[in-house]
Parts: sequence; C-alpha cells; structure tokens
Amino acid sequence: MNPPRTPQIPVIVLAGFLGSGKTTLLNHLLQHRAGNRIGVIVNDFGSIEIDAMTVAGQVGSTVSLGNGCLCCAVDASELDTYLDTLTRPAARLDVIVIEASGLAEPQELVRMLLASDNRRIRYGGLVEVVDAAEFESTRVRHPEVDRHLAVADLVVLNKTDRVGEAEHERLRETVAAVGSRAAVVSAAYGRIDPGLLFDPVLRPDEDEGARQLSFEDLFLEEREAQAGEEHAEHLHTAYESVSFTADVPLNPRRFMSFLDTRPEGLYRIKGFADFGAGDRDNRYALHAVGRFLRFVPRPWGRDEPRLTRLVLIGSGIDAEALYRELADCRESAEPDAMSMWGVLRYVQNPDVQNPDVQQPDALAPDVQQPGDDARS
Ligand SMILES: Nc1nc2c(ncn2[C@@H]2O[C@H](COP(=O)(O)OP(=O)(O)OP(=O)(O)O)[C@@H](O)[C@H]2O)c(=O)[nH]1
Repeated sequence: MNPPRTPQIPVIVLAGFLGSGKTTLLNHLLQHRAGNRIGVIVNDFGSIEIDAMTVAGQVGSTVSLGNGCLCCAVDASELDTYLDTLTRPAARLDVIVIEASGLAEPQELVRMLLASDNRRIRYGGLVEVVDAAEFESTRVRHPEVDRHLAVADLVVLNKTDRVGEAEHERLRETVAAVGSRAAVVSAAYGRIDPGLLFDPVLRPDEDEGARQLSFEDLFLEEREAQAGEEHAEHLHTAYESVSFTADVPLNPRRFMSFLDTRPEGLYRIKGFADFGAGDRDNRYALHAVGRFLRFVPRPWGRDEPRLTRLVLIGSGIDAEALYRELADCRESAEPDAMSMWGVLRYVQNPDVQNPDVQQPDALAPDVQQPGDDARS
C-alpha cells in the first residue's frame, strides 16, 4: 500500500506589467473565493507597500515581501519562510497566491517555487494580467513582455472596458498568439471566474507537463540566460521607484499640477493622498498608469493616521527632482473651497463597478491570517 501523500497546496503566481490590474484581480478572487481559504504573498516594488495595504484593506492581513523584485533575490529563503508559515497544517489553506511586482520576471518566481524544499506546496500555474489599453505600447517599450506571456498558463486580458470591440478582438488574437500555451480570458476589473484558478479542471494533474512551465523549459531558459541575457533584461533594471510620505496635507492644486506635468517615463503612481481641508472625510486612493489617472475617495478609518503615501515608478526619471516636487506640494495653509476641482475631475464615477471602491466590510471572514511573523 502506498503511504498517504502529503496534501500539496497549489501556489499560483499572479504577474503582469505595472498597473495591469493584478491587485484588482486578487481582491476579486478574495471576495469570490468559493469557499477556498486563500493565502496571499505580495511583492511590492516600492518601499511603501501600497499593494499589501490595498489587499490588506480587503482581507484584514496579508504577507508582504517588501521592497524590490523577488525575482532577483539571490536566496529565496524569505519566500520559503513565508511559504512555511502559510503551509502549516493549522492554517488549512487551499491555495496560495503570490502577487508579483509589476516589474518581476515571472519565470524567476516560478523557478524559485519549483526549487523550493517545501513539500507541502506545488506550483499551481502562472497567471499573466495584461492591460488591454496599454498592451501595444508596453510591448514596444518592453519586448520582454512577449516572453512573459509565452510562459503563462492563463492570460487575463484585463481592462477590456477601455478598448472598443474590434480592438478587443484584435488584442485577443495577438495575446493568444504570443501566449500560445495559455488560455486567454477577457475581463474588466479582474472579474474572472475564480474556478479558472481554484478548479483543477484548468490544469488536471495528468496534463500538467503539457500545460505548465516544466523544469526542462526552465533549464533551457537558464541556458539562454547564461548566453548573456539574464539580469540585464529584467524589466526592473531600467526602473526606479520613489517613495513619498507626508504627514501634512497636500495642496490639491499644486499636486494636480505635478500630476499634469509628470514626465513620460513616470509610468506608474499609486498610493493615497490626504488633501486636508479640501476633503476632511476622505483619503484619495490614486492610480496613474501611463497617462491614465484616477482618484477613488474613501472615508478615513477612525484611527487611521492622516498621511499621504505614494510610490512612483518609472524609467529615465529624476527621482530626487520628483521627490522635491512632491515635497513642494505639501501645504500647511487651508486650501480654498475650489481647490479640489482639479482632483474631482479624475474621481471614479461611482456607477462604475470597481473593486477599488468596495468597503472593507465586504471582507471574507475566514481568509487566512498569516501568523505572528507576518507584516502587513
Ligand atoms: N478601466 C479599468 N481600470 C482597471 C481595471 N482593472 C484595474 N483597473 C484600475 O487600474 C489601476 C491599477 O490597478 P492595480 O490592480 O493596482 O494594478 P497592479 O497590476 O496591481 O499595479 P502594480 O502593482 O503597480 O503593478 C487601478 O486604478 C484599478 O482600479 C479594468 O479592467 N478597467
């Protein structure tokens, strides 16, 4: 008789370029988890862990791997430590999702998982999120994106609400051709059927070799990498991040002027802004992806410190100058009544169903809390 097998928890890697909608999709999964207990590991690029905070805002707590791309960790022990925590039998998790930073090399993460000594996990597949509106221009700037799609198991063509029908069809074909081994699903606001990830039908065991990145693939890629392409080609080598925190409000006018004149290379801004007397009740979640900009006001928590916390990510940017410009947006005087006008032009239409505007009350009650050693 065979000894009983240790149950293995699938670990899914959720990747995709900056701002493509990974956190949005993750929050959707957490709210529609069909009874699954989900553990989350978030790998932020900037030193303020905005993604971890956003996910935590939905589920109460999350494990964060902090600053820098996990894919470049020489030793994967931090990841292993978190996996050990999440796979304790007492945690009773059904699935673990790792949200990679928007500049990670997904195949490096997969390699780390496959090499992990943890016997209680198995690699559960690579999901690549693609921003339909930005895909073409991102691909021109970063041809590496094709390589990421090529190793994906599932490609989510997200933000389809931002492109017309014909464009959507054309993109679907392109994405399907580049990610030839992957299933492609279209989505708005990451609203995919969670069954695609949690249901073994997507990747039945017997078909695993055919569908997933195998050791052989990784070995081949390693050889290519040794041929001189390795680290220099990681997306994030060209990118820098600026982290900004302020405990006095921002002047809305000056801040909008900063945003309106932001340099081309500053591709991603995310975080939360405090506009003080401009709106005492709400903090403003801010997302800029390329030239796209949106604010989502949400009431401050009762004991939440009134802080502005922003992470800016870009390539060819002057980080110090950006920091100085942001610092100049700080305001101690009371703003006048009209000063919020520029901000309000970019406020999310409340009719649009967006996970960003869901309140923490929608929390799934038994989502895994990763334990004492978790940072959030
Ligand atoms: N219009 C539209 N906006 C979306 C959609 N999905 C996400 N967004 C918005 O895009 C912005 C970025 O979404 P995130 O989920 O934070 O993206 P991300 O990939 O986690 O970002 P990084 O962690 O910085 O790489 C947010 O303002 C989202 O609300 C979508 O399908 N349509």
